[in-house]
Amino acid sequence: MRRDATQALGSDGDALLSAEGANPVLLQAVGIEKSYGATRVLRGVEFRIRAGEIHALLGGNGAGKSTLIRIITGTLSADKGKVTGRCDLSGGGPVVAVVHQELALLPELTVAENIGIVHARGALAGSSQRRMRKIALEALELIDPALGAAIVDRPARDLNLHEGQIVEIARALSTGAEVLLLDEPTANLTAGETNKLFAVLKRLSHEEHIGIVFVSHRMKEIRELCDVCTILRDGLTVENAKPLAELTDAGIIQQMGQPAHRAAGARREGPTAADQATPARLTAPDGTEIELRPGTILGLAGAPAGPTGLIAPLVGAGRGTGWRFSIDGADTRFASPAQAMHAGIGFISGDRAAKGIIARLPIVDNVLAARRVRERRLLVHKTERRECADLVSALNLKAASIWDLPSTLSGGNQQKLLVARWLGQPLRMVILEEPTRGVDIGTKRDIYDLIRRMADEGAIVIWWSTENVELLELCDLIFAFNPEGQPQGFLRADNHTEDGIARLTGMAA
Ligand SMILES: Nc1ncnc2c1ncn2[C@@H]1O[C@H](COP(=O)(O)OP(=O)(O)OP(=O)(O)O)[C@@H](O)[C@H]1O
Repeated sequence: MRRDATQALGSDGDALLSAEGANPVLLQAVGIEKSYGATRVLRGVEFRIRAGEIHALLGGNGAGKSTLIRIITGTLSADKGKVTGRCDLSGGGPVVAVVHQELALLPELTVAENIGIVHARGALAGSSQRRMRKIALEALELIDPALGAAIVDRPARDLNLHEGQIVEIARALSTGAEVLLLDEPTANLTAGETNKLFAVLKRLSHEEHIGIVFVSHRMKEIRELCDVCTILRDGLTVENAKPLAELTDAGIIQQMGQPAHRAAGARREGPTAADQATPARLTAPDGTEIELRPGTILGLAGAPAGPTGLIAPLVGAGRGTGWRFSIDGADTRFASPAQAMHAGIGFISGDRAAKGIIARLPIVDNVLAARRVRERRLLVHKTERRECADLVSALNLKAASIWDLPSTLSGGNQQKLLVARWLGQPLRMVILEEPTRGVDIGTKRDIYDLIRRMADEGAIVIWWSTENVELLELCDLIFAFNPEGQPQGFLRADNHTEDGIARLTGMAA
């Protein structure tokens, strides 16, 4: 299955041959245009990917990256323009495969079946099973032979996220894909898993000459992994396959149309009235106590098992995790999310689909949901419409109308909507679960400012993030968990580095 870069010629002959010395072009999009009603989403985008290249596709929220990917993979048709590739895409050769953040594996099927099913002929008879297993092992061998042998017979539901992604990549390779599109693949990975994924991607590009398109808002990762970048801005290509070494971070951010870097808001100096208030107390299953004064930003570091055990009871979404807490000196338990909300606990999750967006209601109802629950109101008042429009513009949320459904928003703009929901609310505590997932660089800084503002107004902020740099930048304290979810205590001052967090959380490579 080994690939040879020189074989990657276009079906239209020399048209896709490379300039001298460069690897050949595997796929090219020219003059792509797409509109939804009056909204022009893509306005003549250019994009191309060469064999053996790791190519960052960059742009602010709503710039058009996902729309372009859907057109390239054929799930959406362009109004104008052309996508050409090594095979005739309309002829159906699956040369391009996408690996999404949300995995598309069938949990009850084995890894062999998940990979082999796309090749299966008829029912899953014994001979088919053997054939699927062989195909799966061959594909997994291209990535990580030891891991392949270990997981090939396991059901997909037993895999961790990194293993699941490897299976998706293997499935793509088994179909002959030569271009892999990865849409924010590291959003749910730990630092160690991210390192492993990057090693796989580098090997696939260097040794198998796969062309890899990497969509991310994490500058550090883009620099670490990618060779070139294309930047979209308002549906136009403003940098086309430019070597990353020729662009500074500030230059990239400027091309994306984002405001220049601002330092996080200054921390409060000296005691305030809030400091005299009774602190909230969180008690871990092992008896570890965390005391939090109003205005404190507590970071939670570690794989999901630990932080979610603390977050679920705090937001009224689960008990029995062994955590106990007291607010205002009294033991507190929430029977439902509504009860937590009435007690002044706000919750912003990066898992938009499962824990935030109300898909069937328009943007306006989504933004005002927390107020309605607190105030037991149902209808949209005239003043609310204005309030919603103000919140939307304060966060620079890109929406055609507040009456549209959230599904018409790009991923990052859906995330802003969840933040808007809590702005200006009297909050005692704000629980943040990866709140900047999928959010572009400029908006991340806006969200950081809002978090600091909520803390300065007296809210306790509890914030889980797998992006260690953001915890280091904003948190007063960082509490760590190991991969099994057991508390490891606070990070000491000398551990207040990315490496320190990675070591304590067992998430180092
Ligand atoms: N079905 C639709 N109806 C109306 N507008 C849409 C629809 N789908 C996408 N859009 C608009 O197209 C624009 C581009 O969206 P797209 O998802 O491609 O952006 P993106 O660059 O991937 O953003 P993000 O980084 O936030 O994921 C957005 O402003 C979005 O609101």
